[in-house]
Amino acid sequence: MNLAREIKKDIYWIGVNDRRTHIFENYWPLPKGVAYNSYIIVDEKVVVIDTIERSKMDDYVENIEQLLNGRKVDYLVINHMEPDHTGAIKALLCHYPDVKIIGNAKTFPMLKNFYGVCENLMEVKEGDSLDLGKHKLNFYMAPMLHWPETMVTFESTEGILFSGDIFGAFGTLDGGIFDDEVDLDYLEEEISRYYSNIVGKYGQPAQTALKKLGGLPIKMVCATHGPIRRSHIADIVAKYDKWSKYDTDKGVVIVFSSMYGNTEKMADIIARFLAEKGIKKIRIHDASKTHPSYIINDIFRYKGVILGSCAYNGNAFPTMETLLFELEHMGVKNHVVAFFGGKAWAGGAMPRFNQFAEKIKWEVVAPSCEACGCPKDEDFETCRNIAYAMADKLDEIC
Ligand SMILES: Cc1cc2nc3c(=O)[nH]c(=O)nc-3n(C[C@H](O)[C@H](O)[C@H](O)COP(=O)(O)O)c2cc1C
Repeated sequence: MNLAREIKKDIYWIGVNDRRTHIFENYWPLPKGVAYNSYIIVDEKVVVIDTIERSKMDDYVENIEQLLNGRKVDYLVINHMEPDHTGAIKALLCHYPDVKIIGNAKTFPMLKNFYGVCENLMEVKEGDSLDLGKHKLNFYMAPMLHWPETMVTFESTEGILFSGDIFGAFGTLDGGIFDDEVDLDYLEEEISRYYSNIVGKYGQPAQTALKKLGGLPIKMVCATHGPIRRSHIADIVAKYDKWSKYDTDKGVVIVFSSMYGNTEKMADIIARFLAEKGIKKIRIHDASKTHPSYIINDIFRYKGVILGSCAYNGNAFPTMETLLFELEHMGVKNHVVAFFGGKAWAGGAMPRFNQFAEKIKWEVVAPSCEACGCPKDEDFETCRNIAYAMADKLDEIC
C-alpha cells in the first residue's frame, strides 16, 4: 500500500515518518519522532516540492513512481537545502534525470556543494510564478528562516502555502496528517520545541515573513515537518507571532546545576517563596538531567528566569555552561533574571552569570545569592529577596 495521500485534487502528501532517529540535527531529542513532509502536484506538469531525509529515499521514490504510473517528474522545488529535505534529491534525479530544479540564487551554490548538482536549474526571484496547467506556483523568499536560501511556495489555485520549515513541528504523523485529524494537545510541546530550538534564533526574520505572507489568501499550510494546517491556521500563525516577538507569560523557569544538592535546595527554597507571592507557573529543571531543548522551550514561554550553579573549577558547572551558551547563541530576548549557587572557597559561577546577563541584556531583578557550603539562614533570606523581587517585577510587567 502506498501511504501517499491526496490533500487537494491532484496534490499529494508524499512524506515519511522517522521514529528511528533519536536526536534531530544530532542534538535535539526526538521522543515522538519526526516526519519529513514532501508534496507532489500532478498537473499538466508534475512538480515535487521538497524531498525527504535520505534514510527513507528508496521508499520515497517508489511511492512517487507508483503514484505517477509512468509519468515523469518535470520540476523539483527546493524551498530549503537542509539535508533532511534534500537527502533524496540524488535518488530522485537518478529516476527522473530531466527534472528541472527550481531554487533561488542562494540555493544553487549549496546544491552544488552538497550534491554536486549544477545542471537543469531554474532560478526564481521574489514573486516569480510558474504555471503547471490548472495550478500556479508563486515563490517568495524567507531568508534566515532558518537558512539564508529559504523560500516558500504558494499554490494560488487552492491557496496552499508550502512553507518549508516555517510552521514545522517535531513528532511523527501517526495516522492522520491534517491538524484536525491528529491530537494537537499531544503534539503541543513538540510544536513549540521545534519553534524555540530550530527557528527561535530568528525572531526578526520570522516577523518579516509573517508580514509578507499575511497578505496571501492561505487556506492550507504544508510545512516540511508536522501536521498540515487547514483548520487551525490562525492558531499557529498567532503562536509564531507571539514566539517571534519573544512575548512570554507570567511565570518563572528555575534551572540549577548541582553536584551535592546545596544549589538544588536553594532552587526549592526560591520556588517556595515565589509560590508564597502567588506565582503559579513555576518550572524547575535540573540542567544535568533535562536536555537544554526542553529548558529553552520553557524559557520561550515564561518571562522570569532564575539560574543557579555550584562553582566548578573557577566557573559555572558544565551543564549550566551549555545552557548559557545556547541562550547567548540564540540571543533570546525580553526576560528578567536572577542568580544563585554554591561554592566552597572563591566561587566561580557568579562572574559567569554576570557576564551572561550583560551579554544577553536581560534585566537582573535582585542581587545574587551564593552560599558557602550548605545554605544558611542569611542565604535563605537572600533567596527570599530574589523570589520576592522576581514576583514583584512580574506583577509589574506581565
Ligand atoms: C570538581 C570540583 C570543583 C570545584 N570548584 C570550585 C571552585 O572553583 N570554587 C569554589 O568555591 N568551589 C568549588 N567547588 C566546591 C563546590 O562548588 C561546593 O562544594 C558547592 O557547595 C557544591 O554545591 P552543590 O552541593 O550544589 O553541588 C568544587 C567542587 C568540585 C567537586
